[in-house]
Amino acid sequence: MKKLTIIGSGNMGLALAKGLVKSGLYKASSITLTRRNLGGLSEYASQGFITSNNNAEAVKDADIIVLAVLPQQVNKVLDEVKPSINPESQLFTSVVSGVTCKNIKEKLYPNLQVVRVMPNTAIAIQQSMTCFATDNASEENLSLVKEMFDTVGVSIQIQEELMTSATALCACGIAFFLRSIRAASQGGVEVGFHAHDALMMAAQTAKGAADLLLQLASHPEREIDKVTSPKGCTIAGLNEMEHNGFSSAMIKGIKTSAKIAGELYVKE
Ligand SMILES: NC(=O)C1=CN([C@@H]2O[C@H](COP(=O)(O)OP(=O)(O)OC[C@H]3O[C@@H](n4cnc5c(N)ncnc54)[C@H](OP(=O)(O)O)[C@@H]3O)[C@@H](O)[C@H]2O)C=CC1
Ligand SMILES: O=C(O)[C@@H]1CCC=N1
Repeated sequence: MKKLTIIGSGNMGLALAKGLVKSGLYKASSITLTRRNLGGLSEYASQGFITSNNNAEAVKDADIIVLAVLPQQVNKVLDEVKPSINPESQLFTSVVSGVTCKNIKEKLYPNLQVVRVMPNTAIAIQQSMTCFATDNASEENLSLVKEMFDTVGVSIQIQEELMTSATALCACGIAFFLRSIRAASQGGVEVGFHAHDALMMAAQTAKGAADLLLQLASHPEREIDKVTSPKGCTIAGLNEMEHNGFSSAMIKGIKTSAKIAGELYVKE
């Protein structure tokens, strides 16, 4: 079993650690989690994870390193770990938005193999849509990354220039779909359901809609046509939403997130 060190165990780092252990691919004892406030990891230490607030020490024995700090925290962390990194034997992966493989190699070593990965928080329940890209990692290391992220959802390799777009569509996308489910539930309350029932009903309906596309390899408009009876209530509601900019709002939101994702990291 490979040894993994996650530098920056916040929302994303911990979701990844939980998903990998749940999948059975990793034992908690083969994952080291770091953050500055070690107290915030005590729950994870009691579950068998190794925890540390010393990044330089934590990366020494790792086969795979996952960088999961915020973009504005990257430069300091890379300076800290550089003396402990072995570019010949270690694989460096990063989930940080807006930081390229080249940015990391420029800060660490030009021959370090780097894979940039963009998962989403559904990784904690093995349902992530994960995109990854590289400009120098070997096929063997790419297979390793694919195996790792396929156990916690679905992963695809993409061109690196599309990573900020993948961030908007898939990583930020979790929040966009959650907000639409929340909005649907609020509508459900207005038409008569208690809030907790409305939320469960909206979430299960969203899950069914997503599975219609994924399991039947169908297209949204094909499935929508099956719901919209002539002169019916669905088309009335759907058209009302479109008159108010429903599709347009989602498209504009994704474009804005993709733009901002590309501006998050500032090189030193
Ligand atoms: N949240 C998401 O859905 C997704 C996030 N990402 C990317 O993941 C990265 C992390 O995001 P997110 O998890 O949301 O952010 P969080 O703020 O939740 O996590 C960042 C973690 O890094 C730790 N940290 C900060 N500085 C250091 C340091 N010097 N050494 C060790 N740990 C440190 C922080 O803990 P402490 O302050 O205790 O050190 C914190 O727990 C970002 O780059 C983001 O772009 C990518 C995909 C999805
Ligand atoms: O909001 C953010 O910047 C991070 C990256 C993608 C999801 N969360």
